[in-house]
Amino acid sequence: MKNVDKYTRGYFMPPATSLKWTQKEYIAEAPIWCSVDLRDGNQALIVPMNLEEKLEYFQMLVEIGFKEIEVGFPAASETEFAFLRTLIEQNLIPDDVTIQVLTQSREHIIRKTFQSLAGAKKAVVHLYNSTSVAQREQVFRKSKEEIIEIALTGAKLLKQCAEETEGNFQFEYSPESFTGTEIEFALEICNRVLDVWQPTAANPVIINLPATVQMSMPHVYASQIEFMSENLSYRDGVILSVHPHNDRGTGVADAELGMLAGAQRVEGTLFGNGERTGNVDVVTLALNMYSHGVDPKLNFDNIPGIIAVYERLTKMKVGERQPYGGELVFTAFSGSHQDAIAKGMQWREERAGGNWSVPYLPIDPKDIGREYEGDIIRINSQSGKGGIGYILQLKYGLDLPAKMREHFGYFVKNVSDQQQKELLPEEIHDIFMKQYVNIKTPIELVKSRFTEEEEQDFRTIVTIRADGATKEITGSGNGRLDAINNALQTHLDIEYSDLVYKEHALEIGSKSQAASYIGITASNGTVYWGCGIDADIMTSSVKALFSAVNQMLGKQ
Ligand SMILES: CC(=O)SCCNC(=O)CCNC(=O)[C@H](O)C(C)(C)COP(=O)(O)OP(=O)(O)OC[C@H]1O[C@@H](n2cnc3c(N)ncnc32)[C@H](O)[C@@H]1OP(=O)(O)O
Ligand SMILES: CC(C)C(=O)C(=O)O
Ligand SMILES: [Mg+2]
Repeated sequence: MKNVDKYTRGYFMPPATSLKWTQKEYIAEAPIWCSVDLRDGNQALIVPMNLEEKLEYFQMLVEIGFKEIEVGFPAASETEFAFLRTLIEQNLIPDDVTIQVLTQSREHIIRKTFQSLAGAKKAVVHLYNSTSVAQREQVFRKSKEEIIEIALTGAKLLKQCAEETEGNFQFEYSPESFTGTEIEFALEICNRVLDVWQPTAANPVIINLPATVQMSMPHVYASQIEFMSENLSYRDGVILSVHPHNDRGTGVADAELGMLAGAQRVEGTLFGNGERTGNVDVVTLALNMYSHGVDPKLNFDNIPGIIAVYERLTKMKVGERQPYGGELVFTAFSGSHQDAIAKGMQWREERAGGNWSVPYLPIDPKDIGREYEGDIIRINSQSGKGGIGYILQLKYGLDLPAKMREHFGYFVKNVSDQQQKELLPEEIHDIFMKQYVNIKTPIELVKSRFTEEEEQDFRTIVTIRADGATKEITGSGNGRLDAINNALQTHLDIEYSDLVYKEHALEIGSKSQAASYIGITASNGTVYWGCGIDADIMTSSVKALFSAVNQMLGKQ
């Protein structure tokens, strides 16, 4: 890239950290979650949500289980203000949910924010100002001390307004653009704000350290969080919060490592909506935890339902590859993945559960409202017998012999390859029915009768139709199928051997029917397969044999 010299690393590594977070393996406990969908998410939409849409979204967040929800920036617009007033006046905030509002450190904005909160039982008031080198120099053109002054003026005014307003208010401070701020300066400004608020363990405040713009790899952010966690004053009175964005695509890593490094709270949005590349995706964070056996304390057991509401209200799309939520994230098209999934599911069924360990599926899709059928295995030219057989079995109850699965698998993938398209389960079933089941040409089974002359000495009279003429053929053998085999081979003057046979009751769809599968090997080694489906199990076997023989006759 020709302009690489234009860039340099703009973040600040802490002078010394204990790096204790590197010794921690996983997140053992859910953090305090704060949804910022209705503020950071909303401010990034092409058309921000209207009042009704915000109310419906709020309701969804409550149902998911968020106990802290940043509902907006009430001084930003009439809609934002009206939304807050509606929540308060219509008593729509459950007692166990705390709303949060954002304000710049400017007097008229802070005062308007408190006006919007009149009558609220409790709320978090979130104050921010920018602290990075770039913002100080280019946007504010102020010295460090002057930037601290902005924060302190706001912090004092929050305290004063809270005293003047009825209600229970908690404070939050964000050194916005934290990731581009010298770490010692970030610490200093936070500690100066804390000196104003004088938090205690009983009355804690939130210090939120945003990756407003991601500037480093996640281990650097984690080291910054750890440095702040270890050096903040009033640490017992501070709830340390992270607020990662996703510019470098590592929002989730920032939040996870940030938690290992001491963060107790995470601000993020559903599916990562938010400024530019978005905020950290809370769905991914929560379900990552879930996949480790840790209860995330958020309920995502109906992801499709949540996506439908999210897409309708935000007009955003959840991408097909979005972790957990995306349409294709539990889907295998490729043969070896399908084979492993089908076998893993079978293994699980045989053992009646246990810890989830099905290959290629980090969690059970059913746990979040996804279906096995149509969701985990889809068929195209990359697919194999395992997946194709799995679909026939799962959706239609057809449990083919292994070798027949292979034969059918190649047949189906060729169809997909030639047509250059995915094949739906109905199309696969159609192909199977047309190709193998109850085949009647060139010879049609009209009926078959058996007598058992002696033990293991069966006679059969089979009525067949060929070329429009009906006739009877006879044969004998040590079983019914053997008798018919002999009748067919003698009458048609064909030879085959190595009969593969399998049968089972059909438990899906046409119940009280049986399916039989037969494979016959011609003298040149070619194997022909047939399937018979009938209410009578013997008739299903005879039909399977006729289907296989017809395949053979058709290919001669
Ligand atoms: C990283 C984040 O997501 S931060 C949140 C960002 N969200 C939003 O901005 C959405 C809502 N905002 C708005 O609707 C508007 O910006 C308002 C109503 C808050 C303010 O509007 P306005 O006063 O018209 O304009 P604007 O936001 O551009 O104000 C810029 C001024 O505020 C100052 N300013 C910006 N942020 C802050 C802050 N946090 N604290 C103190 N001053 C600030 C700027 O330096 C600038 O000062 P200047 O007038 O001396 O040049
Ligand atoms: C207001 C702050 C917390 C913010 O949204 C950010 O820095 O990204
Ligand atoms: Mg943000």
